[in-house]
Amino acid sequence: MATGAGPDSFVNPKWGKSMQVESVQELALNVDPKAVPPRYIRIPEERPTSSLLVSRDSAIPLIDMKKLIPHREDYQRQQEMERLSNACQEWGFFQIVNHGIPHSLLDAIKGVAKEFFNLPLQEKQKCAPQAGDVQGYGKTFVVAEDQTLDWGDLLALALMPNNLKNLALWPTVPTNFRDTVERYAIEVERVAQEVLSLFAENLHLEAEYFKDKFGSEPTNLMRMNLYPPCPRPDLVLGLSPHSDGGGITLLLQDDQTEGLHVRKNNQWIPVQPIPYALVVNIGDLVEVMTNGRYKSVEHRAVTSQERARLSVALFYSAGIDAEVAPSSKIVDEDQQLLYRKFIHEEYIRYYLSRQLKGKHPLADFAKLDICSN
Ligand SMILES: O=C(O)CCC(=O)C(=O)O
Ligand SMILES: [Fe+2]
Repeated sequence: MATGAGPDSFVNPKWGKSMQVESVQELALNVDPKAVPPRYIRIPEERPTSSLLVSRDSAIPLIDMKKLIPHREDYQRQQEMERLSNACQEWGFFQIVNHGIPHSLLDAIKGVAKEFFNLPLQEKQKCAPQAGDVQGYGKTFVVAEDQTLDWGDLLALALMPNNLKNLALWPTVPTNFRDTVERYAIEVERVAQEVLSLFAENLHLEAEYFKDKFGSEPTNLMRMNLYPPCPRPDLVLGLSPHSDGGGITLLLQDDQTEGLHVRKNNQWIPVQPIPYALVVNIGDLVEVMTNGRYKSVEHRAVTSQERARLSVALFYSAGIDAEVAPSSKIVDEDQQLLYRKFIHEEYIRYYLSRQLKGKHPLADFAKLDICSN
């Protein structure tokens, strides 16, 4: 990830090695309606309609943040805390409403994202990364010539801390892009910290546990995803199955077009858009810090034949040099340590240098071999 000005160790550390590939938006404009280019076609087991079933029998939990206002020691709060605890342990995903982010700001962030993706390719390419950089307009996680590609374009930018922020890659059109994203980042950080302190309360840890462990310079990375309409949504994926590598993710999704699927009990559960709600999911670091009690769960995005879909994900996470380890209090209760400790930057490098593919990064990188006797 290129970094702009900052300490030497962070100047272009080349965390990723993503290759340049064509814009799917451009491709979608010209594609033969009956034929998707072979590089996007999934093997049958990976297609949206095969192997695991898509099930609409259940839905990720919906959490009302208003019911969770601290110091409201009533029964309603207790019930909502239990629902939150269940969401973190059973789903790794939930939606939140009444989070306090003004609706006008949520409209504005989607507005600037749409305006950016609607610019001519040449204009967007002003934000294209240099080789080896994972920030900017284009694609991440493309590591091999023969890799099947996702049907989507993205704009990835570090919002925090300042030494990772590379303003040279930030769009200057629309002109309110920077101001809108910066205002949104502040609100999302506030909500992320509120959610993390609710996690701490549910886990009987100190209220500031995650805040302390994330350190004095937490990271906040943004990914705007645009999935153009696809003539054969049955053959492609918008985003490959993966778990998120950060602490927690707050995702704003399109109101009009469904596309996010969460994996549960070997089924894919579609996440229904709720206007002005945010989807929250546990990332790999919080799974490690909770010694696996809270699950970082696989998810993917599928495409639609009729409509483009937009999503804006903010990955709120620990500082680059933070030490990540399971809480000793939880390990004492569980009596089994499931993950080794590591420095966050080591995991970022590992995660970004691979194809997005299921939950392998965390398991391969930090999971300890447990003997059953
Ligand atoms: O577009 C979506 O709904 C999913 C996005 C996502 O999972 C990601 O950016 O990590
Ligand atoms: Fe994700």
